[in-house]
Parts: sequence; C-alpha cells; structure tokens
Amino acid sequence: MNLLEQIHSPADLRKLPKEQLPALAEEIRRFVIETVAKNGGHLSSNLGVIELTLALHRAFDTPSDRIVWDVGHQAYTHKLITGRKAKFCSLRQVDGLSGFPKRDESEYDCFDVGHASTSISAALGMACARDATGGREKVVAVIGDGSLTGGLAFEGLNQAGHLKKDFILILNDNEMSISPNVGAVSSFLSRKMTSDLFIKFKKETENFLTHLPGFGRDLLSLAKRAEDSLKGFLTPGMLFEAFGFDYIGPIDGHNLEELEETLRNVKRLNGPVLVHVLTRKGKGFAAAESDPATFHGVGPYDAQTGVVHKKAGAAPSYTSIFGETLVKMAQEDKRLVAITAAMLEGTGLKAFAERFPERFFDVGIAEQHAVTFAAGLACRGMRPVVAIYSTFLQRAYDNVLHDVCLQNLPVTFAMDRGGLVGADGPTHHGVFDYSYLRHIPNLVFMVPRDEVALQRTMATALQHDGPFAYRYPRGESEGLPQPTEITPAPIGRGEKLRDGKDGVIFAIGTMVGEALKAAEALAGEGLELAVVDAVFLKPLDRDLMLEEARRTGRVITAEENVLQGGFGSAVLELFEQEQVDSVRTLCIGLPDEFVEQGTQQQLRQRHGIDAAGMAERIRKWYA
Ligand SMILES: Cc1ncc(C[n+]2csc(CCOP(=O)(O)OP(=O)(O)O)c2C)c(N)n1
Ligand SMILES: CC(=O)[C@@H](O)[C@H](O)COP(=O)(O)O
Ligand SMILES: [Mg+2]
Repeated sequence: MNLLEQIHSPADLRKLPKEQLPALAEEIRRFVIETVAKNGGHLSSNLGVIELTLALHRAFDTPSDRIVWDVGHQAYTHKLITGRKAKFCSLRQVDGLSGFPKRDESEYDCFDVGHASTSISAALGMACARDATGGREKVVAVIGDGSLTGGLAFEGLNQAGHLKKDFILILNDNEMSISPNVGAVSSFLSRKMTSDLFIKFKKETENFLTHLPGFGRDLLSLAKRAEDSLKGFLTPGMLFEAFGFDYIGPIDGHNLEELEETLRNVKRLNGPVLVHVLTRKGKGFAAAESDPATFHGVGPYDAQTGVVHKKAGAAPSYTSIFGETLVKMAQEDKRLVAITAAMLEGTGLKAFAERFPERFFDVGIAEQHAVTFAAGLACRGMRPVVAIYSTFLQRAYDNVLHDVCLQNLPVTFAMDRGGLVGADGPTHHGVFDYSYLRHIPNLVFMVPRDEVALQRTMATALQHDGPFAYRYPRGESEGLPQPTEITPAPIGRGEKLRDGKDGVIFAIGTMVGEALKAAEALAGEGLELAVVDAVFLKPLDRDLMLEEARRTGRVITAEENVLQGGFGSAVLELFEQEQVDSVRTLCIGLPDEFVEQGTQQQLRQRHGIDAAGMAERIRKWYA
C-alpha cells in the first residue's frame, strides 16, 4: 500500500494507526534515497531522522506548535509530510523546493536555515513572543550534536536555562558532524562516556586511596561498594541540568513507539526540557551508514548500490588542488598549520590532517573561535591557514577585524565556495566576501582566476607577513597543466591579458575567463576591448587601472559578488580618489538581492555574469 500518497498534512499522519508507521517510514526512506540519487542532497542526515520527524509531527500539533530545525539539512521527511511530496522531485533545483526549511515555502517551516547552531536562539525568541502575546503553543528546537558545538547554541542554552521558559530542545545525537564530531562536549555525550569516565575516575580513586597511609584500603572497599550509585550519577544529562534544563533520555531515535510516547509526555511538562535522542546517520542505506560523510551532501548516485556517479574526464576540483598544495607547502614550512570549522572533507584538508595531525585542528562548528584561535597561533610565530567556506566566514567578521587585522597578524583565510555555489542556494552562496572584507585595514585580498593562479596565491599568502584572504570557487578547475614551479606574486600587481582600444574590462577571479570570452565575441563584431585581471581585490593595481582607464575612456568591471561594496565599487572609489571623471563605467556583478538555488551555470546565466550575458550588457552599453 502506498501510505505516503495518503499523507497530505500532519493531520493525516496523526490519523494513521501506529502499526502502519514503520511501513510509512520505510516508504519515505526509499523515496528520499531515490530522489536524492537524482538531484543530489543531504542524504545521511535525512535518513537518520525519519522516525524522529514522524514522531514529532504526531506528538505535536503542527503548524500551531513550532518545530525549529537546526541547519535544516535534515528536513526532507518534514517537507514530504507537510504537503510537498508532489514537488519533491524539484528538490534543490532551479525554481524548485529548497533543500532547507523556508518560511516562504510552507507554514510548517518556522525559520529559514542553512547555517548551523541557530535553532535554540530562534526557538527561544519564539517562546518569548508566545508568552508575551498569551499564546499556548509548544516550541520545539531540533539540534544535532555537531551543531551543538557552535558557540551560538551555548549562548541560547545559557539564556534558555535562565529564563525558564516552556521550551523543548531535541538533541539529535548521531555522534557525527559531517565527519565524526569533535570536542569535549561531544565526548561527554558519547554513548561510551558514562563507562569511560567512570573507569578513569575509579582508577584514579583507587590509586589515591591505596596510597593513603593507614586506612586507605578500608576506604577503597567502601568506594567499591559505592560503584553502582556512582555509575548512575555520571550521565550526559548533568551538562544540560547545569544549564537549567530537565534532561530526558537517551532514547532510541529509530523506535517510533518510544519516541512518540516520550514526546507526548514531554509535551505535558513545563520549563526548559532537553530530550536526548540517539540516531544513526545514513540509517537504512548501507552505503550511507558505512560512509555517512560522503553521503552527508552528495551528488547523484546509484539508488540501489550507492555508487556515486563521477563525471568522466573531470578536472580536479579547486578544493583538491588547494588541499594538495597545502600539504606540499607544509612540508617546506613547519610554521604552517591548518584549521577547519567542521569542514574537513569540504575544504580538502583530509590529506593534510593525516600527514600532519599535530598541525591540523578541527575546531567544530565554531567559525568565530577558529579565527581567534588562528590569531593566537599567529601571535606565537605559526602561520595558520583557516580553510573555510566563504559563507561561513560571515559568522566571524569581528574576529577577522578585531583579532587578526587590527593586530596585523599573519593569518590566511582560504575561502572555498567563493561565488555562486549552486543547489544549496542563498544561505550558502559566497557572494558577499569582497564586500565584508575589502574595507578592513591591513588585509590583502587576492583572487585567483584559475588553479595555477590559486597555487601562486597560496605561495604569496604564506610569504606575506600580515593578514591575507583569497577565495576560489566550488567545483571543477580549468584542467590546466600543473606548474613546475610556484612563485609568489608581487602584492597589488594586476595583469593585462588582452589589448583593445575601445574600452577595458577589469575582471576578477572567475569572471576573468568569462571576460576574455566576451571580449573575443565582441571583437568579432568590431568592438576591441582590453581585458585586465585585477588579481588583487585589495590593494588594487592602481597604476595599471588608471592607465588603462585613461587610455580607453570606458571601463567595465566584472565580479561574482554583490555589486554593493564589491570590486566594481573599489574601482569607482579609486576613480573618485584620483579625480578620474572623464571615464564612463559599467559595473557587472550580482544584484542587491539573495540569489536563489540552481546550478552555478544557470545562476550565472540568469544574472548575466557569464560570457554571453556580459557581452550582451556591453553591447547594449555601447549601442
Ligand atoms: C555555521 C555553519 N558552519 C558549518 C556548516 C556546515 N555543516 C552543515 S551540517 C554540518 C554538520 C552538522 O552536524 P549535526 O548538527 O550533528 O547534524 P547531522 O548532520 O549529524 O545530522 C556542518 C558542519 C553550516 N551549515 N553552518
Ligand atoms: C548544510 C551544509 O552547510 C553543508 O552540508 C553544505 O551543504 C556542504 O556544501 P558542499 O556540498 O559545497 O560541501
Ligand atoms: Mg550529528
């Protein structure tokens, strides 16, 4: 029987006899596996919370009761049972369903997400608003153990315990972030924690007591008798109870009956309550269970075997070139250390971590800490490279400014996923970094146009004695031959790649290749444009830019960043400072709006920043 077809809303789900729930869960599991096999997406996390999601929607009265998902990468079951099954085939595609909860998409989506550790703060805000307005609904935040490593989550816990609001926190503990979870809290939660901690405590106590003169051995036998009560005393719940939460659990997150009954009971409680739920990431799909990190965020794969499709003849990704080059550089320079905020695989640092474990740090989902920690390392002579997605560095703006740049410390920000990232959409596009970093004094910001330039950029950063940022895009590189030698670039020097008398395109990063193609196409129509690779967003090559602008009288800028405060703005500021008023300018880049999801190519096309779009804009401008 097709049960999922009968579920149009959680009200239908609540009518379903509980005996049918396991079959529904299996149907959902298969449907998710098959859809993600075509569209790509966050498989492992979703497979782990199917039962939990069904239990939540049965126990609580959604949409009146509020479920606030953390990160939101695990909300596929939630989407399927809240009226979005028919559209589910469009998941993560252009104009389709988002991969994350979105308030615009459904009344069941309470908070827009994509970045981690926001759920407690957002849900607590909702609980306070409820109390201020006489509401009676329940507010439930669902956070993973990985997302709980974020400082923001603890800021929320701290206030929640203090306010004592009626507030339910579900801790979905699968012992995994994207990679195995890290940190002291994570080991405290660990299923082995109770016994490990207990054994250590016991050993130390025994040691201490046997060495006490006289009555030590009597005390030892007394302590042995206290073992059982001690075992019960040391639980992960102690942490949350210290924060003022009632702790319930741990409970089996795949046992539908136990889940539903517990949640129904919890619903009757008042005050902050934490329910500790144990789940398995990738549950029910062998390939994902055995390798949850690969299937955390995955491209298309075979829905039966789990073999991930690989594009034949694909060039290496920018990420892998970065990772390999960093290993080579670390062999030469012992000061180099690498830091990731829970993105070991995503930032290409796996080989580095294996090769130099003592110079590698995964700090958890803690971007702010990653940056200030790097500042500390740099203060003592190390050369830290913070490998981070552009979108996640947004979290650490003040740490970059106050802890690194103000002290002119040699910390490098290697920003992966610069520019449009594709299917993750607006929460993840790295299209703001030019604007949020460019104005910070002391920072050098270099933007490679291809993978050879990336390696040169990395060498330049390492030899520079101050803060340095560079960004490179998600996905395949240009497939260029590897350079035999990597030499640092002179700081602030651009590169003229093409000559032309009618105007000049100043392009940066990914836009350099597009600008060259656009100039080529326009040359065929009789419009001769020069192309300059700016190479540096900061400092700009002022001399080259001024010379080219004055020579041609018309300047086009091109960037994969919002125009506001970006590269084009930097060029306009230069012209204003130098009183260049005879030059006409056209700035091409992304608009002052959040760009939706789609493939990178579709989005570049839609926003006119691919070669064809750029040529069209320039053609009209000259007409
Ligand atoms: C601020 C921020 N940093 C990093 C990420 C990337 N990220 C997405 S999910 C995830 C792991 C989350 O682990 P957990 O909360 O335990 O959920 P699970 O995937 O185990 O279900 C990470 C690191 C993010 N989305 N936001
Ligand atoms: C939800 C999240 O933040 C990550 O899982 C992210 O989707 C990974 O993106 P990449 O696929 O580009 O590594
Ligand atoms: Mg987890």
